[in-house]
Amino acid sequence: MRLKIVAAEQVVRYALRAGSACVKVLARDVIRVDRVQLYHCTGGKPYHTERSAQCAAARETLSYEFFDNNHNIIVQYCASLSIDLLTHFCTPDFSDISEKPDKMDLEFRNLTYTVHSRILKGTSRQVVKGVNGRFRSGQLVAIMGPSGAGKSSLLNAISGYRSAGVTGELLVNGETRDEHSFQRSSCYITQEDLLQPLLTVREAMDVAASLKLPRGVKAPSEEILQELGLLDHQHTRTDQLSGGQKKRLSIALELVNNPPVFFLDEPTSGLDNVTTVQCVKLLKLLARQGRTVVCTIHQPAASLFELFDQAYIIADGLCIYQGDTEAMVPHLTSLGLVCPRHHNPADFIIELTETQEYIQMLSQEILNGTLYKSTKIDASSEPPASTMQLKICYQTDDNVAETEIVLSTDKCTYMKEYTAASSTTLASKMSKDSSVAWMKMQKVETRGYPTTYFQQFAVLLTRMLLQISRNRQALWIQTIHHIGCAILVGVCFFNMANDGTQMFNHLKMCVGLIIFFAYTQIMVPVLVYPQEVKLVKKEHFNRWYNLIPYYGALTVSKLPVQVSLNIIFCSIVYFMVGVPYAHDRFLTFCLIGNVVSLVSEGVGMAIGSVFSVRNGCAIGPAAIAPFLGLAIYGFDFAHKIPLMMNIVMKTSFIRCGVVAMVLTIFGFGREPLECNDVYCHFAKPNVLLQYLDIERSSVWFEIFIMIFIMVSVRFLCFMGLRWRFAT
Ligand SMILES: Nc1ncnc2c1ncn2[C@@H]1O[C@H](COP(=O)(O)OP(=O)(O)OP(=O)(O)O)[C@@H](O)[C@H]1O
Repeated sequence: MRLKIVAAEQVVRYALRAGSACVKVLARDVIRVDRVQLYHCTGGKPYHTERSAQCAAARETLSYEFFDNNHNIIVQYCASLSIDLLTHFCTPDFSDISEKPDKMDLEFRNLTYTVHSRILKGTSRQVVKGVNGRFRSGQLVAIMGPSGAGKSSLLNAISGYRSAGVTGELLVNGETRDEHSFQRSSCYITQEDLLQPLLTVREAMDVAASLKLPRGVKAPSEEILQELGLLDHQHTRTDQLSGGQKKRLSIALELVNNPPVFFLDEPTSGLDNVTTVQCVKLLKLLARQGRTVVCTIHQPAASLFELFDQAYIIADGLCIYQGDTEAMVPHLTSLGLVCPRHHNPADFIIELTETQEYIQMLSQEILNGTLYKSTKIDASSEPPASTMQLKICYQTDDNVAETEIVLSTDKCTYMKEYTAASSTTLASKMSKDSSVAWMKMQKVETRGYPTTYFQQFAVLLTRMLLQISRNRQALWIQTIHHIGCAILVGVCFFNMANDGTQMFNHLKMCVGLIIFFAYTQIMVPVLVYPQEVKLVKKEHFNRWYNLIPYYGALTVSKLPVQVSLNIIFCSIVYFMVGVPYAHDRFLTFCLIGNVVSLVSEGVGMAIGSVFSVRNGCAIGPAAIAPFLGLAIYGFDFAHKIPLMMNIVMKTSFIRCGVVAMVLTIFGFGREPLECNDVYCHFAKPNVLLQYLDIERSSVWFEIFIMIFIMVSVRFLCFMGLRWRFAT
């Protein structure tokens, strides 16, 4: 029974930290509650007349209201308490965990972040300068400062989102943190709402749950959506949500595996005032449920500023204030910097940062974040005299237990707004087994992923195929593009493939076909992939999946559409230009088209994975140009091309494609071409091959080289992604 007492204490401690003295007791194993008494801490005089539990019918949720001596209700609402704690409390086999409250207090010491100039080589700048600080669980922390002060840089450094250029000590619960397990326990929500397009809210939640939770653990997706006000929109597509809804969905997706630490970069940017307040209240609720919630925010309104528990102000890379939000004005006043009445304290301190001397002075006063200015009662410290004592006496199957809990009522009314708004909890709605498993999730200290690589591959592949199939517009455009271009090529070279007088047209056609495959496939990833990389970076950082299964799924998912369209294109061209039909020739013709298309897509993805759309647009065509130059070089003096140049030309997959295409059309035991002239020098296919000096080449060798190039560029793309995600 000791477990239940511990849990009850936790529940009340939680309520206390939430600023509320109300207690909701979930006590499934309790048969009846005998007494609930509230005492003044000093003197032990009963504060409230004894109140027996009205809900003696034990297995219900019990809730209490506390009255003062005049029978005025001093606590009207029962709080929506920590999901974690309630789950512990109503789950006896969770004893090992309930003894150790789940909290992640973050600390950083002498943290610096240095950026290196890309233009002036060798020059670097410290944007975060040896700052210190601590963020406690259950607290909503605002990192504030003027524009360019280093807020995002600091958040990125603390969260681990950026590691290059970061030095200093990062601790969790007083111990140096292991980055892998920390990433498993934390999540980072970017300023930009990066959501998978073409999925509904519910589908996005299901995908997140399949990736982030191990088999057998059911995510409380419906409850999370309800809690975040998204249940009514669960069948709406993510790209059709409003800004505030997108933000809430970003949070909901990360809540799926219940991480104890949330980092958010400017979660209120782009939101109107009402939505901003809703968003911050939601974050506060998350913090009240025992999480550490840290976000950067631009100058908030006074009413919004008050909602934060802790302010961490940074200016010019230095910490100029760290502490409770309401302790900030008294602290500044004590330094002779009096905030005018009715002036927004958040504006006031930002205005102070316009003067360099103030920055230096304030930073020295707070020892660059080493000190913490506080006004609140610490729930874990000795209770001051003004606090009260609560006694709950209850009976279980085999025992009578009593627990005494110290609590403070000083913030009761302040929190009503939040607690009343969410009187239901996720845990209370979940089945016992799944809630136990779900809660255990975050306790598992693991460096790995909750799912196997194969599961990740399967889930990601399903998601990608679903998205491709829903992107009807893109499918139509690609289909029309392939069929249209095929007909155009077919009309230009109609029935020429069997004409012995058209040698140059044969060559032009082969070059044209290969260029079609190359350009079509290279530009799409260059334009589309950079945006996807940002989204993948966020999901990968939040440890949804490993890069290997993602990359595998990405490669495989594109094949069905790409291969089908290439085959349609090849079929139309093949028959319109009049190449004599033979099974092996036709299949090889289609194979070459597909291989060139896959190599080009790999080149496009390698560019898109590293460069922005703007740079990629310049680099994409520029990257193809040398391959193209090498492809058409020397057709009319093939025998005179030096050996070295021939070797260099082999690096051009376009050249390999053209050679393979010529060998396919004019090889495979091709009969002599028709000749409607007096003399057709190239009527015999072998003469053309000899003229081009490729009669000894093999189609399969050319295809092998192209496959080698394809594997190389795809490996480069993979390394590019790894590099992007590691910096
Ligand atoms: N990768 C980088 N390369 C060069 N300079 C950088 C880099 N990242 C940040 N900086 C510089 O560091 C400073 C702080 O940037 P940061 O984005 O952290 O500021 P911020 O306080 O979040 O600003 P804002 O509120 O305007 O978003 C800025 O001057 C910025 O130009």
